[in-house]
Amino acid sequence: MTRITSVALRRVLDSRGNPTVEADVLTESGGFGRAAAPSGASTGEYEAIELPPTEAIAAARRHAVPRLVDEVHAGNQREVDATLRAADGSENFSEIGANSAVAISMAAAKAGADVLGAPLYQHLGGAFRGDNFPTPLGNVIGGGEHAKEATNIQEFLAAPVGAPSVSEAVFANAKVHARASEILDERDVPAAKGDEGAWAPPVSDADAFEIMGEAVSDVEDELGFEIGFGLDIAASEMFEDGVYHYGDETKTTDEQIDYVAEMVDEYDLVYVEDPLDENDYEGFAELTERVGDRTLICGDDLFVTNVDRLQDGIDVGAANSILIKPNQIGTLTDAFDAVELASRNGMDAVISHRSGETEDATIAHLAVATDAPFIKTGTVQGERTAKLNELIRIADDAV
Ligand SMILES: O=C(O)[C@@H](CO)OP(=O)(O)O
Ligand SMILES: [Mg+2]
Repeated sequence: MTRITSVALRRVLDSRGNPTVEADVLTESGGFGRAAAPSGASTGEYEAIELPPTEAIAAARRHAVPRLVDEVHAGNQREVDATLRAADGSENFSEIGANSAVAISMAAAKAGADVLGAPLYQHLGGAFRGDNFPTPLGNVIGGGEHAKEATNIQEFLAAPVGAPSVSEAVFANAKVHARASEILDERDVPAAKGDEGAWAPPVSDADAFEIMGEAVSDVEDELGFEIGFGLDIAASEMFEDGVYHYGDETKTTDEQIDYVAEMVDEYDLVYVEDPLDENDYEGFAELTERVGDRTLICGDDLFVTNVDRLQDGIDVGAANSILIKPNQIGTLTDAFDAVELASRNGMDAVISHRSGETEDATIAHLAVATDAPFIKTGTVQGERTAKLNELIRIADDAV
């Protein structure tokens, strides 16, 4: 029933206006799935390879499509993804591109769900999923690689940990985003938006901490449930010549660890992603040892959704949380395996968007399917709200 009868690939626009790969998968009984690859700006050194879309599409048509059509069942996700890996033949999808691979992997999953008449999260996660929802981490203020002339820290993220429902959590983050804009106005700070729709004001990181703290506590008072905040420091982007660069100032690794630990306590941070360079397992372990009992230390560029790198991290206690980005590794199977290895080891998975996105909402289903405690997918802006609104629909049994 779910035998694949065609795979079509095309270039479409992403939210930065760059081309990306979209895949359509059809099955013999008429099942249909469509998905598009996202794209990062602050990419990790160990991510699977994103090829220029035209090349990725040509290579996937030559190597992967003939092995999938008439041969593989869209309902069997492991078989689809193993076929993509075999067709590629490299460790990191450098032949067909992780962008072609992830688009086909996600489109096949949707086609499989379509044939079964089940929501995607249920096809991927099983009958007992759909009652738990992730807390959305919403990017409110940011800079780094996502906006020029703004904060050094890439993302200041609202975290409505006390929200009674996913819908209330989503609206809380939008309120924090709006409140941050008012506070910037009161301070006469003009603010454009960065790639993910966060405010990108020309303020210091210290000011951004203050503004975030105020915005979050105002909205917390208004709504009556706990809202914290967290960071994606994206520290690999700051690390050069053995030190972390904050504009004209630098911090050694020890100073960086002290600084992050101080911020965790001063602002009760609930989440800190990539506080140190992507090669510094030891620094991650030291910080996790110091503050891991009261906050999440999350590896994004550190782990790149890769089970081998995650296992290395588990062996040394490098983090207590992992960011999951399907395009960082190339298939849904790999992403699932990373979530499972993490949760077997008591780590929290955070399913994540990329800074370059499309309307594709697969990650909302992935978060529910894997029972992930968090999802990071922006606060406002169409390509972000596509995922947030899908979460609301899943909770409302409307998918
Ligand atoms: O660093 C990150 O976590 C992401 C998403 O917020 O950014 P990018 O997609 O640019 O890697
Ligand atoms: Mg990150």
